[in-house]
Amino acid sequence: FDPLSVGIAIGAASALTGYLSYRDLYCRFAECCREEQPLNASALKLDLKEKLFGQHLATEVILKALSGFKNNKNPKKPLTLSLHGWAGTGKNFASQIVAENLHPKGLKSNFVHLFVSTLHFPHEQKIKLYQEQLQKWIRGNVSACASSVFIFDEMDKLHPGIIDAIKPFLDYYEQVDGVSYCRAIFIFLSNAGGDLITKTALDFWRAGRKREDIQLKDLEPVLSVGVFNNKHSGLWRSGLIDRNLIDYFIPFLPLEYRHVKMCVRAEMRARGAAVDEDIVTRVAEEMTFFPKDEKIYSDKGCKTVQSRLDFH
Ligand SMILES: Nc1ncnc2c1ncn2[C@@H]1O[C@H](COP(=O)(O)OP(=O)(O)OP(=O)(O)O)[C@@H](O)[C@H]1O
Repeated sequence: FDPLSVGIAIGAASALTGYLSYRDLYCRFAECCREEQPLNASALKLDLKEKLFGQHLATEVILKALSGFKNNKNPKKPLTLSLHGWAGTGKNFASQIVAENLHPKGLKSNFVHLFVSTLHFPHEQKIKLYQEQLQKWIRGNVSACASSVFIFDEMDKLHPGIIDAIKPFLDYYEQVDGVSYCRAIFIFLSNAGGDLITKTALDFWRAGRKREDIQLKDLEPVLSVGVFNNKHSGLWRSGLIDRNLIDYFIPFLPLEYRHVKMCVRAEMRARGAAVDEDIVTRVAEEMTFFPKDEKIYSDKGCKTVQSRLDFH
């Protein structure tokens, strides 16, 4: 065979197999938005179970919410998740796992967008401008990729007016100005409600009950009311709650000493080092725990584990 005829044969074959194989080839080199791509629920489950420590409720709800949403061929609204809990309990980390399971490049994907209140919306007097920019940004990105993911961190520091600007996108509309938002995913992260979650966890602990026995029904009602009435939740009277636009409130429990140790081990493995139990114990013991008498929960969760490990 001469090279020319081989070339023609490949060309003809790809023309016959059609557009898909060209697209597949293209998507090997460039990032593609695969709107209809089903979620690999077992991969997500494995990721959450292996990497996210001490969060049985969050794992369960995230899994249920995403599988249900991605299996629905015709969602009537975008998926909205509101993640709540104490600092360093894994809200950003869980969102990152979710993002990676939806778009392999995760937070680096062109289809995943992270907004941090204090960074992107710092000035109260510029709310009108932020509202317009945000609407434009979301509209543009959802037009380019319907399954875009938007993560709003530090919701408790966000001016409520900003979230009002995106309310129409989160509602049950088939289209808004010719764009459908029904396949998009919005994730809100906040410390609001962290005290209520901790109180419930502590009540269980004091009653001698297992942490794993805490159920969503023990937390969800307190949380949605607590967040709604909390001026600093970012969702305060935003209408998202009373119009039922938040699909799931996801509680993150405060982390215990044993979870901090798990974080230290994970971090050591991630650095390619062998796990040294002496160092694990030393790092965990450097963290501070509350309440004052019982000292059960780490006040920074696993947040400072990485930097503390640098000193050992
Ligand atoms: N439950 C957890 N399981 C495993 N690792 C965790 C967990 N919580 C926190 N970590 C580790 O600690 C780091 C910081 O946590 P993360 O940023 O997710 O906390 P957060 O809940 O978003 O805190 P904040 O409310 O202060 O933003 C993560 O990158 C991760 O390495």
